[in-house]
Amino acid sequence: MAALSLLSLIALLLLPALLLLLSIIVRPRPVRIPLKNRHVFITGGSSGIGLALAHRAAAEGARVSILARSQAKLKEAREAIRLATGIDVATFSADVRDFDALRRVAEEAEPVDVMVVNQGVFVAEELAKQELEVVKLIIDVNLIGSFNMIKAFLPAMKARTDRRPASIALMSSQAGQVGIYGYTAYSASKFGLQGLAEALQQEIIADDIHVSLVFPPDTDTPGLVEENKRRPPLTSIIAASSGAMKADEVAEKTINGIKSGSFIVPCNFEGYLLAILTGGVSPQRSYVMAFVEMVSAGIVRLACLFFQWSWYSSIENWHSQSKQ
Ligand SMILES: NC(=O)C1=CN([C@@H]2O[C@H](COP(=O)(O)OP(=O)(O)OC[C@H]3O[C@@H](n4cnc5c(N)ncnc54)[C@H](OP(=O)(O)O)[C@@H]3O)[C@@H](O)[C@H]2O)C=CC1
Ligand SMILES: CCCCCCCCCCCCCCCC(=O)[C@@H](N)CO
Repeated sequence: MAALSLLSLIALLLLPALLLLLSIIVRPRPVRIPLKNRHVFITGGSSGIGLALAHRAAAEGARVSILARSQAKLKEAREAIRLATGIDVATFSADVRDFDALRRVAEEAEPVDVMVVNQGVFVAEELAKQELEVVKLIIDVNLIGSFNMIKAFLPAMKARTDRRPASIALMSSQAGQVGIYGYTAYSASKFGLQGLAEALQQEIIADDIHVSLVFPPDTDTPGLVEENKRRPPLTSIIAASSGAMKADEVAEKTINGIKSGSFIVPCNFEGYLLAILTGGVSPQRSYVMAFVEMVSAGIVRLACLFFQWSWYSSIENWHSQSKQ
C-alpha cells in the first residue's frame, strides 16, 4: 500500500514537471495565422478539396486566388463561390509543371500570405503494371510541382509588406504516412513532401513563414471518383482502414491547421494516431500534443502492427484466392 501511494505521489509530481518541461522546450513556438484580409492562394482550387478550401477561405474574409489548368473548371468554380459567398476569387490557369508560367503568375498576383499547395494526381496501380510515364507524371505534378510553386512564390512572400505570420500548407495524404498497395509512385511523391516540409520550415522560420503538412484519408472528390474506376481492390481494402471524409470536412481541418500554425495536420481519428508515430522527429508546437505523443507512442505502434497483420492477411488471402 505504502509503495503504491509513493508511486502515485511520484507520478503526480512527475507529470506536471514533464508538461512544464515540454512547454519550455517545444519549438517552433506556437503561432496564430490570421486569414481575414489576407491573400490565400490555392493550387488545384477548381475541384474537390481545393475548391472546398477556396469556399472556406472566402467565407473567412480572405482574398482568394485559385490556380489549375482548365479555364472552364476555374470559371465554374469562380461562379460557384460567388453564388455561395458573394465573393469574387481571382483565377489563374497554369500547369504546376511549368515553372516559367508560375513565375509569371507570381508576378501578376499580389504577394501571397497563405499558399496552399494542393494540386495532385493519383493513379492507383501496381508498379509492375504502371507505365513509367505515369510514375513520372505523379512525381512531377505532386512533388516537383510543389517545388515549382514554392520557388516561384517564396521571394514575394518573404518580401511581403503585411508582416503578420504567413503560411505554406502542403496537401499530402495518409498514403504519405503509410506506403499503400497500388501507391508506389503516389506514396513516394507524398512522402517526398514531408522531407521538403521539414527542411523548408527550418529555412523560412526567420521570415515568420510557417509550414503545414495535411494528411487526409480517402476524400469524396471528383478525383477520387475517377480513381475508383480502376483502383486495385487491395488498395481499396487497405485504404478503408481509415474512414472516408467529405471535401468540406478536410477543408475545415486544413483551415484550422493553418490558422493554428500546426506543422502536422491530421484530419480524422486514425490520422491523429498515425501522426503520433509518423511525426517522428518533425516539429511540434503544442506541448500537450508532445506529451500525448510521448506517453502513447508505444501502444500506438502496437496498434499499427495489428493493422499490418490485417493488411498482409488480406494480401495473402487475395493471392491464394486468385490462384484457385
Ligand atoms: N481525394 C482523396 O481521396 C485525397 C486527395 N488527397 C490530395 O488532395 C489533393 C486534392 O485532391 P482532390 O481534391 O481529390 O483532387 P481533384 O482531382 O478533385 O482536383 C485536382 C485539382 O488539381 C488541379 N491540377 C491537377 N493537375 C494539375 C497541374 N498539373 N497543374 C495545376 N493544377 C493541376 C486540377 O485542375 P486541372 O485538372 O484543371 O488542372 C484540380 O483543380 C491532391 O494533392 C491529392 O493527392 C489526399 C488524400 C485523399
Ligand atoms: C493505429 C494507427 C491507425 C492506422 C490506420 C491506418 C490507416 C491507413 C490508411 C491509409 C489510407 C490512404 C488513403 C489515401 C487517399 C488518397 O490519397 C487517395 N485517395 C488518392 O487521392
